[in-house]
Amino acid sequence: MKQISLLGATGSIGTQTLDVIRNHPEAFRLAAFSAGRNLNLTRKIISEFHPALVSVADKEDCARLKTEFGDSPVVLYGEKGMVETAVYAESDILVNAVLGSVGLLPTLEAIRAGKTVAIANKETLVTAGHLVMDAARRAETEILPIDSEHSAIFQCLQGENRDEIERLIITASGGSFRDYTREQLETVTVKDALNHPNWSMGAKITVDSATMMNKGLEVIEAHWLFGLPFEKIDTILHRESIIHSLVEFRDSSVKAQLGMPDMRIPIQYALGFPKRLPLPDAKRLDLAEIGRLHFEKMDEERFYCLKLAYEAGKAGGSMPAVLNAANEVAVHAFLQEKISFLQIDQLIEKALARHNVIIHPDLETIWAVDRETRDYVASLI
Ligand SMILES: NC(=O)C1=CN([C@@H]2O[C@H](COP(=O)(O)OP(=O)(O)OC[C@H]3O[C@@H](n4cnc5c(N)ncnc54)[C@H](OP(=O)(O)O)[C@@H]3O)[C@@H](O)[C@H]2O)C=CC1
Ligand SMILES: CC(=O)[C@@H](O)[C@H](O)COP(=O)(O)O
Ligand SMILES: [Mn+2]
Repeated sequence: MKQISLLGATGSIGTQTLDVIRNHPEAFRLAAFSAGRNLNLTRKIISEFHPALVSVADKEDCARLKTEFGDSPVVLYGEKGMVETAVYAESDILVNAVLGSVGLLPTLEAIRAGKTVAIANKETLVTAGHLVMDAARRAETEILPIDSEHSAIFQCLQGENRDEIERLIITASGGSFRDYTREQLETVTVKDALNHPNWSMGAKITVDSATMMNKGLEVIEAHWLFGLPFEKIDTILHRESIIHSLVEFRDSSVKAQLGMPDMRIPIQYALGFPKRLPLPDAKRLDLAEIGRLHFEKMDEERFYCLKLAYEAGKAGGSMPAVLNAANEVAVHAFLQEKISFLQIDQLIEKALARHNVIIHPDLETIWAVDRETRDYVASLI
C-alpha cells in the first residue's frame, strides 16, 4: 500500500488523482492533501478519503474546517501547511498537482525528506529545475513525471540507456487557436481560449496551450527531467494528441507512446510505477476508427512563446524563472480580462529583455527574481 500526499487535490490533475486512488483502494491511500480556496470540494474529499492531514490556502478557511471536523484531520494553512502536507511522515509519495511556482518549496522539502515525487506542476521545474534535480540526486529519490509528454518519454526510456538518446520529440496539439493567424488572435476572448480541442484541463494550462507556452515550459521541463541539452529537444504539431511524445535513439530507431487523451493514464503510471495497474473504464485506442494522424512543423514566429521559452532555457540560470513568473502574471491578467491575448507574449518578452541572467541561482535568489518579475509585469498591466 502506497501512502500519498497530494498537493492541489481540488484541481483538474488533483481530482483525477483522486479517481486513481478511488479505483485502487488495494494499492493507494490518501494520507494528506492540500487545496486552495475550494472549500466545498475540500469538505467532500475529507469525508470520502479520511486523510490525517489537510491544508488550505487561507487561515479563515482553516479555522472553519477545524470547527466542522474537530481533531481529525489536522488542518493547516498557507505555505507552511503545504510543506507539512508534502513531508507528512506517513506518506511515501508526493503528488505535486498544484498550480504555479508555489509548488517549489514543498517539492524541495519532500525530496529532502526522502519522498518519491510524482510531478505535474511544471512551473516548479521551470523555475528551479536545477535545485530540484540536484536535491533529488543528493537524496537519491525518484522524480516521476505526470505531464503526458514526459510520462510518454519516461515510458519510452524504460530498458534504454539514456546515453543512446539522439533527441526527444515533444508533440503539441496546437491548442484552441492552432488555425488562427496572428492577426486573427488580436480579438480572441477568454472563452475562446478555454476551448481546448483535445484535453479538459485547468484554465491556466489551457491558455498556455493556446499561446504555445505550455510546450515551451515542457521543453524546459524535459531538459531537467531527462538531462538533455535544448538542441536535442524538438517539438512537432500533432493535432490528435494520440502520440504523446517520441524518443529517437542513435541507431535512428524511434519509440513513441500512444493512447487516448486521458490524464488518468500517466497519473496512474506514476503512482503505480514500476507496476502497470488496470484502468478498466479507459476508452481504448482504436487506430482504425481514428484513421489518420497529422503532423506539422512548428512555426516559432506564429507560436512566439515557444521561441521565448527556448531562448530563456538556453540562457539558463535565473532566466527560466523570469519566463515562468512573467507568464503566470500575464495569463492571470488575461483570464481576468485585463489584457488581450497577444499582450501575454509581449509582457513576457519585456520581462526577459530587462533581466540580466544570474548563473547558478540559489533558492533565495530564485524567489527574489520571481517576486521582482511579478512586480514588474504587474506594474506594466
Ligand atoms: N490539467 C492537466 O491535464 C494537466 C496539468 N498539468 C500541470 O499540473 C498543474 C495543475 O494543473 P491543473 O490541475 O490543470 O490546475 P487547476 O487550476 O485545475 O488546479 C490547481 C490546483 O492548485 C490549487 N492552487 C492554486 N493556486 C494555489 C495556491 N496559491 N496555493 C495553494 N493551492 C493552490 C487549486 O486549489 P483551489 O482550486 O482549491 O483554489 C487546485 O487544487 C499545473 O502545473 C499544470 O501545468 C500538466 C499536465 C496536464
Ligand atoms: C495533458 C497535458 O499533458 C497537457 O500539458 C497537454 O500537453 C496540453 O496540450 P497541448 O499543449 O499539446 O495543447
Ligand atoms: Mn503536457
